[in-house]
Amino acid sequence: MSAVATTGGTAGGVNVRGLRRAFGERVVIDDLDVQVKPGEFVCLLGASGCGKTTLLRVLAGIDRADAGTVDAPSPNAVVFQEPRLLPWKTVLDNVRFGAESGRDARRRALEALAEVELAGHADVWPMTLSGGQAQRVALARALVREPRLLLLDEPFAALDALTRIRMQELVGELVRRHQPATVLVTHDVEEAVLLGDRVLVMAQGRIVRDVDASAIGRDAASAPALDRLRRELLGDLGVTT
Ligand SMILES: Nc1ncnc2c1ncn2[C@@H]1O[C@H](COP(=O)(O)OP(=O)(O)OP(=O)(O)O)[C@@H](O)[C@H]1O
Repeated sequence: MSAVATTGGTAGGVNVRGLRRAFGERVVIDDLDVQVKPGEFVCLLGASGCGKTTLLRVLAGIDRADAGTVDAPSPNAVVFQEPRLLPWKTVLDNVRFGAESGRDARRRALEALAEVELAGHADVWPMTLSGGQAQRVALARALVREPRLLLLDEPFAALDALTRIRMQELVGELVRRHQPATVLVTHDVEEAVLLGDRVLVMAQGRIVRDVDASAIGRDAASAPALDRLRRELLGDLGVTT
């Protein structure tokens, strides 16, 4: 078994080598390698239960590696499928909760709220928000940390179709502006192809496909190339079209 090393605070991107994570007899991640460059947006696809969330948790430092090396920049921020807001705190205080305390905390929280187009909602209670608004607050709470690594675990899965499209655009824009290394876990091939500079497929505890999608445009002329990629990825996931 190789030495386990989890380091934070590196200037670079994510560098994972030989990662192993098991729960009892069940080996979920087995000799997995993955790299994500600073500013790169990587989407991670894989069948349910293949270990995507486990990988994200290890990258976030919430879960440990049993073997291998995990080099991940800090600070990191995680956005989950549910917004996980504290109901007894206002929207602004929920966002501030993500930040280091300090004189600038309030100003930075207000800026983050403005970035997710919720500047007018600073003083309201989370229970008065729609699902999409609540998820934007969760995004603001992540942004206020100025993460060098942004980890998104199916953040749009619970949203209606229209809200989902708007959120995808917003996240794409925010990542382009702030340039964290970003890993988005999704079940949605369409979403992965739309947002990812790279699309990874995870199976049998490893990354079994690593596709560079950055050269493919998202305009009408690129539709055939995008469709080919979509079909290939669906094939990897065992879906025939
Ligand atoms: N803390 C834990 N204790 C025991 N087993 C766990 C634990 N966390 C995850 N597992 C198991 O590890 C496997 C991978 O889980 P994980 O949540 O990483 O998969 P996933 O690919 O994110 O799935 P989904 O797409 O359904 O969210 C599952 O079999 C799960 O039951």
